[in-house]
Amino acid sequence: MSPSRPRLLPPLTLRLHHLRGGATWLSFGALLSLLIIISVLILLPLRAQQRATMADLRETVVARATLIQSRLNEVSYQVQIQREAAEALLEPHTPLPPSPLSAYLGSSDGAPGLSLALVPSELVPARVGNLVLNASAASPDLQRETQMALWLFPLHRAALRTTPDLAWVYYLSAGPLYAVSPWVPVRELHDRSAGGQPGFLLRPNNDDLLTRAAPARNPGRAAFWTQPYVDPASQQLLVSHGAPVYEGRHFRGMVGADLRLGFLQQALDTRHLSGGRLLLVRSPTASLAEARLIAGSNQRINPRIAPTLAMQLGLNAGELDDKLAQSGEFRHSGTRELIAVPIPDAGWWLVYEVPSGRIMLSVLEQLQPAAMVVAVLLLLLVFTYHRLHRSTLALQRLAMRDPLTGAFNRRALFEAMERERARYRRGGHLYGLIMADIDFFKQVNDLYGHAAGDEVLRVITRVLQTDLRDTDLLARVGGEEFVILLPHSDPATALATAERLRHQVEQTVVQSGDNTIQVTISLGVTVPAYAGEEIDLTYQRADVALYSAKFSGRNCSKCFFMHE
Ligand SMILES: Nc1nc2c(ncn2[C@@H]2O[C@H](COP(=O)(O)OP(=O)(O)OP(=O)(O)O)[C@@H](O)[C@H]2O)c(=O)[nH]1
Repeated sequence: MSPSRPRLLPPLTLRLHHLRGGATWLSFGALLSLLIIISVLILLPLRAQQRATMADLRETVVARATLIQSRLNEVSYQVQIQREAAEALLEPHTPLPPSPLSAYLGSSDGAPGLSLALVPSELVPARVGNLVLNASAASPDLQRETQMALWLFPLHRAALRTTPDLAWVYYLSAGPLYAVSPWVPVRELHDRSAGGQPGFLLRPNNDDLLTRAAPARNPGRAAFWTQPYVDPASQQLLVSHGAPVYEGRHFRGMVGADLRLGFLQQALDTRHLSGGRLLLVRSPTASLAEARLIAGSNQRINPRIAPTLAMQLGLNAGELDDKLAQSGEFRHSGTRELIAVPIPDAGWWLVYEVPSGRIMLSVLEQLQPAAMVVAVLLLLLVFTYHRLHRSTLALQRLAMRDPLTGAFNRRALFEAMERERARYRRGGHLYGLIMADIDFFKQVNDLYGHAAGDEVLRVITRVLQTDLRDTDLLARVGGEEFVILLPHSDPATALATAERLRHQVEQTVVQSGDNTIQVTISLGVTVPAYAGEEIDLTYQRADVALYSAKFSGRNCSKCFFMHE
């Protein structure tokens, strides 16, 4: 530096620090883009697969409901045949030939009334059903009805053979007549606890069946399903399907069939159901809120105390009803999924319940191969990002350093000065600034060559750096010019530091090839005049102080303090 050449800082250079953090923003942007790409890569297939899984499950539930419905249809069909046959046999004004079985009607073995218990044993195969007539003397009407019932037995046999899971097929008269297949000893048809008295047939819901069939309750003569009940003879769960029988306009009774609900096990099997469970419910009003449990996967239900669906699921009845009945699907706070499929004939619903987490698990299982690809991609992206980040940091570091000496450069100095200035303005501490310039450096170059000059620059940098605190910042701002930023320093400390540095350099001997070189430095010292002073002004004051040191003969430190 020449003393006759006072300098002003190029303002553009000073503003370089505004570029600070550009690389960081770039990395952040890259990371954000990666996250968005990854989210899209993961979330889109996940959502699509989740929807597909739910659609598959719904199809499975519908298939199970159809299976149940088809078994119910078989029973309806059989009952319909019975009813048509009964009404054809009872066609008014049509004579009814006596059944061959009528020859064996008589008092049964100790039980009251008439029955078929007297059929000889060699004819037992023909004795497909039992007929209980709780009257010793029959009116012509009752005799006609009895003949009709006897003629129904072959149809009973056909129904029992073709429709598995039928427990009973019967004609239940509004009068004192009951014809039921298959044949059992007549005693078993009576309620022993009631002393085998007439009218106390074992089946508990006969009265209810007749009430449902009778015109008062069923003017449309519709076939109907009852609620499930436990058969006292077999202790199995049965459900009855009945249809009224009329002779012309005169209500006679009903035909019916009882279906064992054991067949539901197959329909309620939880395989291929993603760990969910199936509940079969019956609703008297088509409202799911009132629906009661008939059967459930892995669950034995006592129909006498069957809980409501809402209770079983621990849900609010109204909420359950509205959402599930309308859409057939229900998502409860994202914790579980419900699918309900109606089985309209019997007033049943097949309800599937599964925790949402299980669906997600099976979705992940299905997406496993794709997930592996995404995971590999993810790893690659993370790896690439890591490399990019490291390169960016390395570039950032390089961009802050002077390549020859490794000291910070002008840009790094200005950023640090801005930080110190802001800190001082916020109530922090004063900072000091020292500008140092090697004296007569041109002569070093001229005498020993440029390479030796470079070596001198490197050694002096090392010497200065060694003598500074970790928090101080040494920057090379020109050919042989250095600036030292001293955070948390008052004027006296700054001046003392400058003198110490000057002394260290003075003591230093630089060996370059065969040459032994010694240099001195001149230093200008300053501190900000006030908190918030622009760094350009502080810098310029240090420059003026340095100029003064040069002017004073070099190898000395000069201060320019305007500190309040
Ligand atoms: N070897 C070497 N020389 C440099 C480098 N940068 C600048 N110089 C030289 O440093 C010298 C600076 O000379 P001047 O500005 O006249 O200052 P001076 O000779 O040190 O004199 P005063 O500062 O007035 O004591 C010039 O000869 C530049 O060529 C560098 O990176 N390496």
